[in-house]
Amino acid sequence: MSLKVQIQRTVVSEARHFELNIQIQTEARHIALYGPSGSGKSLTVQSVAGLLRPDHGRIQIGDQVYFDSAKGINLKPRERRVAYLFQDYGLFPHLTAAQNICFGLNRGLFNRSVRAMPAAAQRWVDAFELESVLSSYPAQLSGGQKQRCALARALAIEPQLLLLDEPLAALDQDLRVRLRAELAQLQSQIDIPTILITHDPEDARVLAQEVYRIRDGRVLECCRSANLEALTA
Ligand SMILES: Nc1ncnc2c1ncn2[C@@H]1O[C@H](COP(=O)(O)OP(=O)(O)OP(=O)(O)O)[C@@H](O)[C@H]1O
Repeated sequence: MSLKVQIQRTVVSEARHFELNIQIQTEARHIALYGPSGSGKSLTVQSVAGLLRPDHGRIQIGDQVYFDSAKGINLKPRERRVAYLFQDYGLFPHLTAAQNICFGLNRGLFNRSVRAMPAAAQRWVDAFELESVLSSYPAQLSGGQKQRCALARALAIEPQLLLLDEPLAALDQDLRVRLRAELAQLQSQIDIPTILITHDPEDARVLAQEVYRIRDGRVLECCRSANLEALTA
């Protein structure tokens, strides 16, 4: 992916004044934003997704400009075709797996008489072997099935970029190791560029090629994920 992010944003609350000033320029397919809580990782990906408007700067993916303050360009989130996978996967508990997966498509599966799943969703149902759980509700799914469902829903909109916001943080250690390996496997299957947010060096090592260490709203360092140990030492 060719990704250029050059953004500044000041966020002010009663207690704090936080300056985000992020510069990222990369050709790597999978990158990680790695840093402690409150360092500005989420504000960065929210800006890429179009959920937060930077005060100044430019965001470009490939040849598509998402945001350019100088030229007055600010694409809406939907126009950016960015999929966002959250920590808790954000599946709707009252919808079946099938309905969750189709949620972002114009033609959902809410009408029970509509049997056929749209091809853009079916592709991921097949790839992630979800056929047998389509009529189950999230509470009836395993951790891995929930992750695959959420990923299928994110990918059904045919995004050009996938944002993974601490996708493994809520899990206990055993499940985390298993789902990290599963996510790495899925990542190799889907061939879509990803930006991963994490505070876990192992996530960054396994799921990214290039790691941006973020601290106090800035990129402190960037390295190949294989060299992350040197960077964290
Ligand atoms: N809407 C907001 N209003 C005011 N301050 C905010 C707002 N959103 C975030 N902040 C502040 O900006 C800073 C960066 O937040 P951000 O959510 O990007 O951190 P993070 O690196 O993603 O942290 P975590 O790993 O805990 O999710 C924090 O100090 C936070 O308190």
